[in-house]
Order: sequence, then structure tokens, then C-alpha cells
Amino acid sequence: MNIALVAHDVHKNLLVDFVIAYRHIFQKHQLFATGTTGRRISEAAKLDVIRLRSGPLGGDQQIGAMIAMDDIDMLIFFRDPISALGHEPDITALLRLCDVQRIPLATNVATAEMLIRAMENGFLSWREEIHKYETAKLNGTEHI
Ligand SMILES: O=C(CO)COP(=O)(O)O
Repeated sequence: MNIALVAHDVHKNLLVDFVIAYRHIFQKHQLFATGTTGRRISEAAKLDVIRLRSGPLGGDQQIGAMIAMDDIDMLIFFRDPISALGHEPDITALLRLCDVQRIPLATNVATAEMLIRAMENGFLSWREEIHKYETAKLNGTEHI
């Protein structure tokens, strides 16, 4: 699965701790993250993370573009629910695209924990079926 990880500054430590706690699961998947979040995770958890731009410089939009292409299977985004941020429109757009594409989205640690455990137990395998179907469609071999 392709998992996108994003955290605003107030929650970066929480996300790093979360990834370390579930490292045995995260290490089986391809991780993407906005710039600073990705650096913090790769340094602390020693995992490979594909880093995009920092959020305020377009990282949210980059992840949004991947979601629009159905290239992300889950987004964990520990956002700052208190402070107003200059790139709020990008954040709103990213969350909206998750709903457009029906991408599992966690914006707090309690939901993230449920999503990760659900994925580990196979409850998100329907995402793999979507990938198979999309690939078949590209190759002109879909039978659905
Ligand atoms: O601002 C962000 C998401 O909106 C996160 O960006 P960074 O991971 O670069 O701090």
C-alpha cells in the first residue's frame, strides 16, 4: 500500500512516535510524506520515505495530486486543529480529495491506530482490488 504521512508542527513528535510504535507494519509499505514530516520520520524510524515538498510550499497539493490519480491508499494527517495556517486552502483541498476518491483518512491518532490495525488485518484489501482493476483497464483486459 502507498501510505501518505503528514503532520503539522504541534503533532510531529506524535506522528514520529506513532510510526515507530507501528514500524513493523509501516516497513511493509511505501511511505510518502511532506518534506519536514518525512525527514523526521526517516531519521527517527529509519524507514525509507519518499519526501515531497514541505506543506506550505506545495507538499499537500502534491499528495492531493497523487490521491486524485488514486496512487495513495491511506492518508494519516495529524493536522493542527487550533492554529490558522497560511496554506489552509491546500489542506482543505487535500482532505476533500480523500472524500472524492474514498481514501481512508485519519486526522488524529485514535483513528490512525484503527486504520493501521485494520490494514494489518486485511480490511483494506479492497484497495488492492481497485489497483488490479485500474491496471486491467489500462491494459484493456478488464472484465468487470
Ligand atoms: O504543512 C504541512 C502540511 O499541511 C506539513 O509540512 P511539513 O511536513 O513540511 O512540515
